[in-house]
Amino acid sequence: MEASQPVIHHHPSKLPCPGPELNAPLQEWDKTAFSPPPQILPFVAIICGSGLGGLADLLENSVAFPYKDIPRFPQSTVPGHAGNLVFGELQGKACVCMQGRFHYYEGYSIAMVTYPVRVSTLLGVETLIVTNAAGGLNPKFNVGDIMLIRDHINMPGLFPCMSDAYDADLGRLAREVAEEQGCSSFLQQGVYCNVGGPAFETVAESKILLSLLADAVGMSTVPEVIVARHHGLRVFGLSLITNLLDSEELERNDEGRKGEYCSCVEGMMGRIHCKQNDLLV
Ligand SMILES: O=P(O)(O)O[C@H]1O[C@H](CO)[C@@H](O)[C@H]1O
Ligand SMILES: Nc1nc2[nH]cnc2c(=O)[nH]1
Repeated sequence: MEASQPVIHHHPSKLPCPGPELNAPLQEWDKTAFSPPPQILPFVAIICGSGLGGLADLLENSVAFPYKDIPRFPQSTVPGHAGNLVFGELQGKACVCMQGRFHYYEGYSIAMVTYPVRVSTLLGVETLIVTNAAGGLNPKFNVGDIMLIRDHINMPGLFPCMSDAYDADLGRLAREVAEEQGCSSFLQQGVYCNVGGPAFETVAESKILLSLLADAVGMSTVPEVIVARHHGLRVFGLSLITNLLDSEELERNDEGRKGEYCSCVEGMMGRIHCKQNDLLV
């Protein structure tokens, strides 16, 4: 190895622990105050982005817990985030779906934004699927495209090592599923940039982000991914491009291809197996 090459750590379990403030809420988690249905042991958690919570309606044998009934859980304040933790089965696979996520711009600390990810690890989750609504920066993108998140840019900071945050096998699987479902023509792949929000970018800001090689921009996802990787979860992410940032006039379409996005996640669930078994590819 050349002296100038960075040292890359590949084992999340060996990465440094987050600060005590990040651990605090989890230590307070009262396991007796909230019990998921015993017959559903989720090994996948899905975080639904803005307007994308309809996915939870596809779960079978589902049981929903409003966030307001879960002790110490943050509350959803943003439109398009219903605020339910839904347990159920998708394609026969046990999962837990967050119908609503938390954002830093809502006033939550990053510890609280990522709290549900760490709670999900207590429930036995080993794979995290993150989804979001994002603005397209890449000039080849169209509104309604679905972007497979290949990497991210996290403006606020970096830790632990994120060189392999998004699971390559799950990415391959997603492309196969998209091909089978006739979605390849609008499946993009790219880098998601997390900004603080809540305002969308100015034209000048969009140009800066594009020059940093970001393909899409949003106000979420990355903190959840960092915490999930810190816990050793596999991560897979999709962005639904709801608008483009290539002109001063913002054209927004939140409906986009929600149906296709749900089918892609469903298709993925059909092919993901828990750790004892290998991925079916
Ligand atoms: O990232 P999700 O939760 O999908 O939400 C996205 O949509 C909201 C903007 O409409 C922002 O919060 C942005 O981050
Ligand atoms: N920051 C940001 N978040 C978004 N979420 C959906 N679209 C956008 C966007 O254009 N910019």
